[in-house]
Amino acid sequence: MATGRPHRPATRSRGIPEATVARLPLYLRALTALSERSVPTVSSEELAGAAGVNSAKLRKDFSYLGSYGTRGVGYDVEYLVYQISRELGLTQDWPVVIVGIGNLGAALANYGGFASRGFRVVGLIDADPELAGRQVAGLTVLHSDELERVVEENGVSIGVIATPAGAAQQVCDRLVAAGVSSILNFAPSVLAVPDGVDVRKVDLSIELQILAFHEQRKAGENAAALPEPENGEVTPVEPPATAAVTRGRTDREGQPARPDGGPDSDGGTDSAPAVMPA
Ligand SMILES: NC(=O)c1ccc[n+]([C@@H]2O[C@H](COP(=O)([O-])OP(=O)(O)OC[C@H]3O[C@@H](n4cnc5c(N)ncnc54)[C@H](O)[C@@H]3O)[C@@H](O)[C@H]2O)c1
Repeated sequence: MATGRPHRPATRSRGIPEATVARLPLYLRALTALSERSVPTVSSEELAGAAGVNSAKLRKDFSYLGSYGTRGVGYDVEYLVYQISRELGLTQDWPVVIVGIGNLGAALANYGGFASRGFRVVGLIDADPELAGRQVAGLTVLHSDELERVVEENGVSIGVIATPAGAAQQVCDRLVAAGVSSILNFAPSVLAVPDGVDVRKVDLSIELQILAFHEQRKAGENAAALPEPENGEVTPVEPPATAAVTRGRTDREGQPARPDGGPDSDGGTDSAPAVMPA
């Protein structure tokens, strides 16, 4: 994302907590919307509301960036966009390859939100020879044999895996051997990677399980609020169908659903990014 300010290296050495890092994209999304409306400043309360985060937590998060806002004025929107972008490493372009161009991989390739955030898809790779040569999102799908070449020629450090679970580890190993050091894994499998390689996992079924948890709780609260029948009998409340998630997991790797909703290690319940550490 070009912000027109000089690039300084990200300052991970300041030790920003992972939970804060996980919220930075939420702030950035809200700030970008304000910036697009040419809003010059924003209060912590307004921004917290727009990002779906509690405002005390937001102020603490921004203190890690060295950003304290101005009393009575708030935060400078453009400068915060720049600061967060810099912290997230978005002031530079990141070439990305997507491996597995089926339903999901093709949808990801077609998602315009990557490019606008500095993630340029430079390669679409699939093992199916029938797919090789097809155009998806303006790119030609390449056969898996080309994976190493594409990674090396484009200096790719981020790989997205959208293959079936059974192929994910092998794809991951090849990406890593070719030089990729960050993997976004959509396949329902746990990936083993060497030190220095980061893996993030996206699992929408876990997000649904968290929603099911809240639905179940809401149903329980509503039932508790019902007036008792006059004869004093209490009508048993059937759990909603979604309660089945507590008995059987659809997530093959057995990651439990987290009612806290995400990678927030400080106990927050706000915004649950659909992405988690592997
Ligand atoms: N995380 C989520 O929320 C989420 C949501 C939907 C799907 N998924 C997962 O994403 C993956 C893809 O789902 P889909 O619906 O797109 O499946 P799909 O069958 O439509 O596509 C998979 C593609 O991977 C290719 N492929 C298989 N082995 C490969 C290999 N070794 N190298 C390169 N390409 C290979 C296949 O040829 C196919 O084109 C599955 O693992 C699915 O479970 C995850």
